[in-house]
Amino acid sequence: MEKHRLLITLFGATGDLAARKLYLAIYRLYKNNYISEHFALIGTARRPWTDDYLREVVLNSIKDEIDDQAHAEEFASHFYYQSHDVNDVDEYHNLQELALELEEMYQTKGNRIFYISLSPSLFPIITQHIKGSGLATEQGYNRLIIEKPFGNDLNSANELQEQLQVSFEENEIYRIDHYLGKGFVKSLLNLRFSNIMLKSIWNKENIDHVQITLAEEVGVEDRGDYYENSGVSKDMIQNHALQMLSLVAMNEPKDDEPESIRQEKIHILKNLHQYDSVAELQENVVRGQYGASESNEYKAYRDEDKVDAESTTETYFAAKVLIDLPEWEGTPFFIRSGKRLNGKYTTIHVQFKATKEGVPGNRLMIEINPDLAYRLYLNQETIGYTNELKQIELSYSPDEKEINAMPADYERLILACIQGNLNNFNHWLEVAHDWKFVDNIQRLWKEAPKPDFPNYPAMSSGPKAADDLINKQGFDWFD
Ligand SMILES: NC(=O)C1=CN([C@@H]2O[C@H](COP(=O)(O)OP(=O)(O)OC[C@H]3O[C@@H](n4cnc5c(N)ncnc54)[C@H](OP(=O)(O)O)[C@@H]3O)[C@@H](O)[C@H]2O)C=CC1
Ligand SMILES: O=C1O[C@H](COP(=O)(O)O)[C@@H](O)[C@H](O)[C@H]1O
Repeated sequence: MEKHRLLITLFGATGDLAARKLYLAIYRLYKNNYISEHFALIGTARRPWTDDYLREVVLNSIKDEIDDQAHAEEFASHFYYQSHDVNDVDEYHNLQELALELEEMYQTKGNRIFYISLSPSLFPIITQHIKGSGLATEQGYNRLIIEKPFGNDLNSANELQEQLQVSFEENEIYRIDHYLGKGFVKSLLNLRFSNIMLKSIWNKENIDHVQITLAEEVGVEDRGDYYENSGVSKDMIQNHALQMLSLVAMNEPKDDEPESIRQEKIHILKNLHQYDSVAELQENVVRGQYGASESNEYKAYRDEDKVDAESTTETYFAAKVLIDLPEWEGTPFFIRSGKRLNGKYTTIHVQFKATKEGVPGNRLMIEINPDLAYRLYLNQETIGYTNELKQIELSYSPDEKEINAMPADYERLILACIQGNLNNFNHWLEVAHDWKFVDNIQRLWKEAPKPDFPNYPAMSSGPKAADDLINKQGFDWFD
């Protein structure tokens, strides 16, 4: 197995994401020998931490997965901390000094990954100084990982992109969408294109409609201030849901190169049908906001911390999406996502057409989260003295051993970046088209009458209007 040589500089090392996900992901890569003696990480943020304190935090983050304490401590010894306000130009020179020292010590060959895990408003200042201060390497590679959200609308995303591209080439920028690191999202293309049975019928002639659901039980937790300016349409639809839709709808790429895959995804996202009036929007899009649960155990969104008592931010979104391309003419893609729903599940259902009246069409269900499974629903003659049909299910779920061996989303994506594989990261144009779709909805919502919120109780299946949206097309939500 190739052991990679690299130095990671993590901006936002004292933050929530680092503690909850990033240290663990990097530890797993260390445990699995992708990185070892030729690896070091500089953690940076304003807090006056020390190397030892950061190492303690790292050990605490990985504690549930340690099976060899000495090995875990050896891992933590590769972590260094430098207090640094990203607005302070001089500090970047100190970072560069430490980077050179560590490069020498760990023989990392000048390969540098800059992971920016802090507020997006600080992305441009950091990238500008990385290049301006000489922190970018001239020997190995420079790769930039940036977290979502990439802007708050198309304008701000454009501005951010312009600032980033002054310092980094498009093929050096790894825009994270952690859903693209989830096992059964990542494997969607292989499922579709390595099975002739699926590949040959995956088209408008045979697919009746598609349902993509990203349901969450959690509320906004302590992120009320962020969520008020985001809502589910920007938090989950603009990125995760549209990315999944593009993977379901895209044509087969000519090869496995990131450029080819991205080109096909862009082709779909660019052609998402844009609702052109409030009436069309209301016909096809439902927004919702949770009220208190029926038992009053869970509070209403408007009573959450840092949320306006009159807030009109949507915590639920469902839409019928069409793709204005001949290859998908007339095939609806239903997408929905919401907080404080009655379960946590991420699923894709592909409903095939019926072969004749009275016989249900076949259906493929892909369970992505929390369980992983493929379920294929077929028609089979009931055994006995009859030729009546019943629906049967053929299913596959990875076993416990496979699940345990499966990399977690961040682990998979950080490894892909280390390997220089851009396949599961978003190209700028994907992000731009995602925003165009969401911006148009936001614009029309502003013209529409004020929503009558709250319109679904916490821990329920969502607003009734979302059922009506799909029922009037002659379908039901499957989950
Ligand atoms: N947390 C999560 O689950 C998810 C987070 N994200 C994204 O990841 C990124 C980080 O999120 P999260 O970890 O939750 O955020 P936090 O608010 O927990 O952390 C922010 C980090 O930024 C540092 N920071 C803030 N200002 C400065 C500054 N001027 N100079 C140097 N460091 C600074 C803070 O450290 P200090 O105060 O010590 O300076 C802290 O380490 C965001 O883009 C977020 O949208 C994406 C998906 C999920
Ligand atoms: O990006 C985000 O995703 C999480 C849901 O991620 P999952 O992996 O737990 O499904 C969501 O809670 C959060 O609001 C959003 O920012």
